[in-house]
Amino acid sequence: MVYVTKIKICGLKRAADITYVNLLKPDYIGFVFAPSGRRVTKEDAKELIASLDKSIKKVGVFLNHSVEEVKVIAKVCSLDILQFHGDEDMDYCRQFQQNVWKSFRIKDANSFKEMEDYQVNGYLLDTYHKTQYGGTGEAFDWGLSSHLTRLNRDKCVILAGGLNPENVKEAIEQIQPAVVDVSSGVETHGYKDFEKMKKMIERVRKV
Ligand SMILES: O=C(O)c1ccccc1NCC(=O)[C@H](O)[C@H](O)COP(=O)(O)O
Repeated sequence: MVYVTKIKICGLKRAADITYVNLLKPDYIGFVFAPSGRRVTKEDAKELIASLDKSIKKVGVFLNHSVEEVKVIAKVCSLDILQFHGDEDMDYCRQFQQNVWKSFRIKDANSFKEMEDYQVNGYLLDTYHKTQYGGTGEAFDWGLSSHLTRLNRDKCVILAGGLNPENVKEAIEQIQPAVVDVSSGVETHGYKDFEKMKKMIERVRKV
């Protein structure tokens, strides 16, 4: 089976991370502006982006920010895609020029229903966690994707949550997402790991 799954590596924060992605060329990278150990300021992100390969698309990760705040960060950092991880509703999502990916935290079959209220460019499925809104390093039950197929056949799905080089092939075969999104699974001691990122990208592109 041939898939054309794209890959996003999220949570870049060091100059070394930019050097790595410039060599490995994932399709997307993410900067986290939400509260997190991976959080960067707009000034940090702007500086990192200055040396980023132009072929790589820049995603900003937000969590219940004000519309104005998102607009300022998107402009300063020339973001291509805005990824919303909180309680942002459709009225909020339609206020931006950039493409929007909305995150849905998957817990059970009912978790997919919320997707019907949105018309966005991407539907990001991430793992439900009591206290964390993303970057958990935990996968949800991919068996639940049968509900996704039934309800949302034509949507652009971004699969996130606990992906790593060892499980990504199975995840792609089971869910066939447009994009896979990884953070914890390509880190060692909280920092992006070149070898893990390389392995991840090789696995995704060889499925
Ligand atoms: O990465 C974070 O720390 C984070 C914090 C708050 C909201 C979103 C966050 N990350 C969003 C992402 O796009 C991650 O790549 C995605 O949640 C997957 O993370 P992981 O399970 O660690 O691969």
